[in-house]
Amino acid sequence: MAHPRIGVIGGSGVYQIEGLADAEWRQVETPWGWPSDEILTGRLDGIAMAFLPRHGRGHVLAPSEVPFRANIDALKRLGVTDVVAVSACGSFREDMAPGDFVIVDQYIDRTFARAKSFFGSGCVAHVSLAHPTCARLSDAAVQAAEMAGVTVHRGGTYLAMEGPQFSTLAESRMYREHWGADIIGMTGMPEAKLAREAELCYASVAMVTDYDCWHPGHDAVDVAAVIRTLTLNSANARALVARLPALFGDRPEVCPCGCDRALEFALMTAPERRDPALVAKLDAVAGRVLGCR
Ligand SMILES: CSC[C@H]1O[C@H](OP(=O)(O)O)[C@H](O)[C@@H]1O
Ligand SMILES: Nc1ncnc2[nH]cnc12
Repeated sequence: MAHPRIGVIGGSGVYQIEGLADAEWRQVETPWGWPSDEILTGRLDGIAMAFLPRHGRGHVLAPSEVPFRANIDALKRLGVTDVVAVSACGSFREDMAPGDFVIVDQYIDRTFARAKSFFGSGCVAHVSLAHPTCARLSDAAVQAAEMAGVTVHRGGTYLAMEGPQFSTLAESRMYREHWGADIIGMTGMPEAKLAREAELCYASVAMVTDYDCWHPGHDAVDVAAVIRTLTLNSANARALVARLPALFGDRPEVCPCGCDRALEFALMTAPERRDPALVAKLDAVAGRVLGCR
């Protein structure tokens, strides 16, 4: 089968995609361990795609347990260049209502118990995260959402919290009133950071399920409320994904945003001081600049 170019990461409520021709669940081992689950590959409208459920089928992994590095490495290893990540989220804005989709363009990272980089001792690198998502891919996601008949907001700041508990009222108010966050979830980081390090184009489709706990007219979020909205949202998410292949027919050779060259000037460690073991682990993620592929 052709290498899948489009990779979809499914979040809460999105554990598979439908209508794939030649669908096959494949085990992909990586130097960073196993991904969250097997990866579903197949063709949608003739375009090769890969799908990975972030929490595993049946939602077995908590946000802090998601093997983010293995997930990104595995998608890259399969040949994916464009990652569309789907997530449930709470909203800090009246006008970003449950059922709406937000195409994220900024993050505030409050996570603290996760591996956040492929690089480190023996191979240090610093990529830019000024614009953490791919504008080209995000435009396509907006278009796909509009075609699917979903109310979609282009741009939004996603606060990534560690979880698994939801926020306190004081936190929710602080994020909303003082930090300028628009939405909140538990998985957007370090996923977006790692996609950038792996030179993947990354777009985040956040599906609003609740108003967290700040809204005087709504009950504080609980899983029952999230699931109620997700039941509707996940059908919309699948409708959005179904539109992606048609929009991706003509991916330019080079990403105009530069996502596919993020490591060009990022490596700091002198070639003779690099740790061969780490360099070997980076074969899929950074082989282009490390000369191991
Ligand atoms: C089920 S509510 C909390 C849970 O849902 C979101 O998951 P994902 O981002 O993978 O869709 C949120 O981040 C939490 O992990
Ligand atoms: N309010 C919320 N906080 C964190 N993660 C969420 N996922 C869905 N709703 C959420």
